[in-house]
Amino acid sequence: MNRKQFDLIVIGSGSGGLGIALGMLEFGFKVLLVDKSAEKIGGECLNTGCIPSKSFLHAAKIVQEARKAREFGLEINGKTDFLKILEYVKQKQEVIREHENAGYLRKQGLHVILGTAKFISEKTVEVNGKEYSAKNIVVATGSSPRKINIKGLEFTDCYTNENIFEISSQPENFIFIGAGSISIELAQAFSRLGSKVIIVDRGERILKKEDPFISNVLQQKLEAEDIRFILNAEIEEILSSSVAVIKTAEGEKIEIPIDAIFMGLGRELNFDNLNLKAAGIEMDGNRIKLNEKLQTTNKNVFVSGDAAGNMKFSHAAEMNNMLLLNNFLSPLKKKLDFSHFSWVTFTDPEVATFGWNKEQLKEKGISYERLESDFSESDRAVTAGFEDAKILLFIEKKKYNSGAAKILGGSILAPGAGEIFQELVLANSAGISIKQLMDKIYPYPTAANMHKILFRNRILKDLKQWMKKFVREFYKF
Ligand SMILES: Cc1cc2nc3c(=O)[nH]c(=O)nc-3n(C[C@H](O)[C@H](O)[C@H](O)COP(=O)(O)OP(=O)(O)OC[C@H]3O[C@@H](n4cnc5c(N)ncnc54)[C@H](O)[C@@H]3O)c2cc1C
Ligand SMILES: NC(=O)c1ccc[n+]([C@@H]2O[C@H](COP(=O)([O-])OP(=O)(O)OC[C@H]3O[C@@H](n4cnc5c(N)ncnc54)[C@H](O)[C@@H]3O)[C@@H](O)[C@H]2O)c1
Repeated sequence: MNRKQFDLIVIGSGSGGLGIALGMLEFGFKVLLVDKSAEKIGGECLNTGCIPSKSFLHAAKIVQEARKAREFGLEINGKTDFLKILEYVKQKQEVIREHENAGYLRKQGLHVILGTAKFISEKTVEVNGKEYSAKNIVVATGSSPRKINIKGLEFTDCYTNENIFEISSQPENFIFIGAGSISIELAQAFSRLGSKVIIVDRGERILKKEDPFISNVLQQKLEAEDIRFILNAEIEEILSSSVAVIKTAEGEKIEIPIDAIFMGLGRELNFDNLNLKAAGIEMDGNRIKLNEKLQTTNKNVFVSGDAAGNMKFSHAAEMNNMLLLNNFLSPLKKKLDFSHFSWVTFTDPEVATFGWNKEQLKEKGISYERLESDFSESDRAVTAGFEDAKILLFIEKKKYNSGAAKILGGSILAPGAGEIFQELVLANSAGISIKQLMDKIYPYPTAANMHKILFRNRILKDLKQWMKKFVREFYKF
């Protein structure tokens, strides 16, 4: 058979695949990108993930902000047109699709084939009955929503992120199963647009990756917006088109109204039909066995994006791709390191988290101090009405010179937290001390100086009476 040869084959055109394919193309390599169909180009982020969800959330936030304007006497009547919001979502996807489609990518110089890829040997894949080989192959096949069987599911409309943006009308009573980032973001948006939302999770708190302090404050904020939580519970049965039964860990059964259900229950990695065995790629449970260079047990096959089974974010895929590109092209090989990783949950207020959390610090035996505050000392927060926002930071514990302490990790829960915390992410990864941040003058009044206020308060605590006395004497002298 006529087998085509490439420098690199990338399976999957989402955040994990596109980045490495285009990166290698920049250096003039012959790259083949494979995805199942034209509609799949851009992967989850463009088609069923970040882009539609963030557009949807944006629309819901505008509606909520408009409601707040009532405080200033603005009269708001009537309901939002749900279909117009879905249209907005589609428009935003189209903007990105202009540079994420097969035709455009081919014009850039990528070889794009639409079809399902499967390995037939160590360096060869088959797509649509044809064979393609390469020096290296990257598997970037992503993940899919985990679904569960529920008795009586046929009585109701069931959604995941894969079909939620195709919904034709807004459910009145909308049950979200799972209180991770997918559900929490979308549940708040649906609630703001008028659905009565109930979130059910078998865990004891929402957003489990966050510090309990942060998840509890966010939960209270969402409850204040009339979202109901049933935690330590699972859905037992859907009795009819209007009633579902939730069973708590204590065995209590609660009947709740239902018009539709959404499952945000975590992810399953997509390796079906890839025939990984044919390439000598070994599994570790449901994951591909990988070393710290994202290399499989076949030294010419690498994994990027969700399929790597680590952090499942578009920017984690970017991080994977930077590592792969470096290791393909440089003799100085790098290893994967999530020590300074960060993410943002785009609720309103947003939750932005970076670095190490309490458990990781304890595990590593690093002595730390926990600093925590609201934003009441930030004039920006006062003027814009978010004094109740929160900042939580872990800094190195220093016996004598607390100014030299480095920032180890933390979270901000505030409007725009994803923008506000960027400086902390840099300080964390570049090893900048709190003294260096305190030396910076922040334009007034910006909320990004909240950590400076927190550090100042902390350093003032070290100032003993004798030190103050000494300074007073010095001043007089
Ligand atoms: C609702 C939602 C909101 C999100 N919001 C954010 C956010 O705000 N920020 C963030 O960083 N992350 C967010 N994420 C996560 C982010 O979308 C994913 O981490 C990211 O898209 C994963 O990219 P990927 O390339 O690994 O996988 P995917 O984007 O899923 O791409 C995999 C591609 O591989 C193709 N494929 C699979 N098998 C084969 C095969 N055998 N042959 C050919 N092609 C194949 C698929 O068709 C698919 O196009 C969100 C996710 C969801 C669900
Ligand atoms: N803003 C962002 O960056 C963003 C947004 C959305 C998604 N994501 C990515 O997508 C990933 C997946 O998100 P997710 O929300 O699906 O998963 P998740 O793992 O974060 O949350 C799943 C939740 O479902 C609960 N659960 C599981 N089975 C259950 C059951 N049978 N009954 C009740 N509850 C059950 C779990 O306790 C957990 O709280 C995230 O970890 C994140 O990496 C990122």
